[in-house]
Amino acid sequence: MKNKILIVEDQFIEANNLRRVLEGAGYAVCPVARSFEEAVKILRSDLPDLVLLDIFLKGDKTGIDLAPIIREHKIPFIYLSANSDERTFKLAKQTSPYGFLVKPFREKDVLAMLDIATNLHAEHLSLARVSKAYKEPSDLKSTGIGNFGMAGKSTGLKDVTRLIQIAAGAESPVLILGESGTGKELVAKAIHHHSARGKKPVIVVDCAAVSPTLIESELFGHEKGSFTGAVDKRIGKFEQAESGTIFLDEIGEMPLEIQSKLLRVLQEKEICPVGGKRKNVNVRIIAATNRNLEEEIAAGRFRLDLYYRLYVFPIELSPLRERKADIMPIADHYLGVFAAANNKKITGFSDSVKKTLLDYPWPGNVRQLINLIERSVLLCDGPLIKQVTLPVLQRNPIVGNNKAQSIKTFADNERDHILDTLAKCNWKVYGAGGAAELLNINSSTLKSRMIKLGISKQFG
Ligand SMILES: Nc1ncnc2c1ncn2[C@@H]1O[C@H](COP(=O)(O)OP(=O)(O)OP(=O)(O)O)[C@@H](O)[C@H]1O
Repeated sequence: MKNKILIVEDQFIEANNLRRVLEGAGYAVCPVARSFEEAVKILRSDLPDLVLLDIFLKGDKTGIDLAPIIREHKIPFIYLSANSDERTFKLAKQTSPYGFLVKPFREKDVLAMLDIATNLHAEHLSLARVSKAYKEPSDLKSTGIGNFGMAGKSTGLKDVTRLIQIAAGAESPVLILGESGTGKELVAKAIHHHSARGKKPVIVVDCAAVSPTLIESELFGHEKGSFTGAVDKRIGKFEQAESGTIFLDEIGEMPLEIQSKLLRVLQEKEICPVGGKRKNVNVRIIAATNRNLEEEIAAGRFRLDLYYRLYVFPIELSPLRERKADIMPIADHYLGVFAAANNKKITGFSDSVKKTLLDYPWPGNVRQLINLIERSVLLCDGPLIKQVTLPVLQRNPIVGNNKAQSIKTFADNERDHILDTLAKCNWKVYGAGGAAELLNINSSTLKSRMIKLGISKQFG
């Protein structure tokens, strides 16, 4: 028997349809809960493995109110919703669901989503075990290059090194997100080298650099004569990475057709060379992108199911301008490297250069900083770097990031910040662990800001 599912849905017909689909696919189904209160009762008495949760329920309370209670039971849940407004969707997203099903749903989407959620939950449980066993190594406190080859002392970098350590101890796919030049490949290789696969190959594929017509053969190989130009048999990157790791850089550029083949590798652990037979592979997948994959999904350019398969363990690298505490450690480190390589005795940077480096927004991130340091070392003829030449920025200097650059008002920012914090503390405003404490403001001040900004638990 497959998992036991609880349906929380106040619409009788929809609940019944869902029950029929689930039972037909071999799932056990708990009695349907039509309200928040009924759901709480069933969660106590009849512990399900997964919950399908309608956002709008009969009565005062919503599915979003129920989410923290389901999470307390460590049960994965998927929202069921008709087209919700953006704020409701945002609030729902903050409760960390395993997915969304938008009504009216197709049977195959329901079953695919259940499959994805079950898989994700199993991965999360195994990651949680690794994470529990994780101990912060003493060199994490260093400001030098000790942290997996990463210089810096920002809290963002410290978080990333912790995630690298956890990912290295697990087998799950990893998705690394961040602008170009932030260190995604460095992170991918650090995970591989510190994992149990570390002595096996790590194969890098830049999906943006391979032509769409050749990418299938590049990844999975081909048999001799399988297409015009296939004069020899070719071993693909997956086979080259056998027992090791494949790093799929710029995965957002991968054609849709290849995305479905990649999904099969993730699900079945098998590849099919062009013109050849299926074969099993044992390869860990680490993918990276500087695109906003949610936007790519919305535009129909990226598969939702692949996204969920990869999003098991996301690692987000902030742009360098948002972790200024890393700028000087990185600059100092590479100053040492390039000075030694060029037999120069350069001890540091002048104060005005330090200020320039700290003030610059670094659209090309760490890569741009390294290039600048190299050039400055070559041009320097004294013990201090007193001058650096940075490119003049265009009016909108932030490149390599497809996130919409819309300007928010202060009120919008404040509202979002409060909403994020409330979601983090399950809407607890007062007392220990409440939003007022986290935001370090008086709870009555927070309450009045919430009223002013139209924030209430019923989605403002
Ligand atoms: N914290 C760091 N300390 C030292 N070097 C770093 C750090 N972060 C990144 N680098 C270096 O910066 C350069 C760019 O990093 P990397 O190639 O990993 O970026 P990326 O995000 O994969 O870029 P792209 O998206 O363009 O492929 C590399 O030389 C890498 O070694």
